[in-house]
Amino acid sequence: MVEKLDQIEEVKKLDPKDMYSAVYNLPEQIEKAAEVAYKAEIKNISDKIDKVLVLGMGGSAIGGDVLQSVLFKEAKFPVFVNRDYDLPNWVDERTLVFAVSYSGHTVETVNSAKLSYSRGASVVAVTSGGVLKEFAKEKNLTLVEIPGGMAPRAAIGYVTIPSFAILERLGLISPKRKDIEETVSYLKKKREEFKIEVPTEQNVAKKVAKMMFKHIPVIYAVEEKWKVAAYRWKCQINENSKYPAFYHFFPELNHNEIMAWEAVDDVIKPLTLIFLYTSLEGEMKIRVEFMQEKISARGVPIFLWQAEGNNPLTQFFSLTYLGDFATVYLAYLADKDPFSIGYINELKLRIGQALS
Ligand SMILES: O=P(O)(O)OC[C@H]1O[C@H](O)[C@H](O)[C@@H](O)[C@@H]1O
Repeated sequence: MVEKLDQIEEVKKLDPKDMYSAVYNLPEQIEKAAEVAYKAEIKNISDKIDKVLVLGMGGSAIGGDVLQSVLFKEAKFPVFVNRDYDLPNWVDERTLVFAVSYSGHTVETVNSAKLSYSRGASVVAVTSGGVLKEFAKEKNLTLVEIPGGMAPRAAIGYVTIPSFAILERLGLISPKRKDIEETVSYLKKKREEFKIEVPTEQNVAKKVAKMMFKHIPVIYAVEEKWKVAAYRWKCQINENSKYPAFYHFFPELNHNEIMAWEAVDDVIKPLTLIFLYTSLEGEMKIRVEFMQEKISARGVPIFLWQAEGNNPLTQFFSLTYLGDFATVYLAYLADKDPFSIGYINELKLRIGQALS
């Protein structure tokens, strides 16, 4: 029997806006993001920065989480992410703020960017246009203008890479060009394994999609630092595949969520579990093996995915690129368009109408 995902022409009809190509072309997107960000004119940034705040929502905010995780072992300053209309009280003239909105129209981000500016913070806008671009121009702010026309979640390279490049150019972090190049070559290699032309038998992305199909995926990151990768998987499953999904991270989940796996069979049965890890050593190895033993005894399908790469940026993308492909394939299996976001648009419309 021919696998549904191997009937390429048929399943791609479910993807008229071509989310698949956006995923496939991520390496080129990262190259372009770096080109734009290393060239952007730096303006009006204080030389007394002592903390960094990333403003954004959804797919754009995840870029902030990536910055925080990747700089975990490096930055001498705190990196925070804010997903709100409002700002924490500590934002001041020593704060470097990245206002990231792919479209430039997201109200929460635009509002908190304006508030940051009024507090005297140094604001860098990362956007393809919209109100945020206008604001940056009006106030003569540093603007990293990224190409538009994609779904923000597919623009993960555009919304992630600029903050690294700007921090490097300000002398606040070490050079990142080599890490970016390593990431690009990793992704170029992996897409040849995950692409739609590779049949299910040899294609781990299609196999993971099949494992998630008609199940509820739970994604565990084996380190708090990598919860961003588990969250990215969850959001991609939600938005691309129109599926529920949940995530958590070690070691915290061993202090609470572990108990949920003692639930009755009817509750456990629909679940499927994915572990994302960089290495398994010492106490963490015991924790993960314990969970695997208990959960597989309940009949839950389990999949483990290990990061590759010699730097944290490549590690992040190596943990999530598989998920980007697998969630598009899950959409095809579920007969959903991976691009469409019906309820999100309906809600935005309702809020707009209520406020007009
Ligand atoms: O990046 P922005 O244009 O600000 O959009 C932020 C978010 O808006 C919407 O809700 C989209 O569905 C999300 O995928 C997106 O990430």
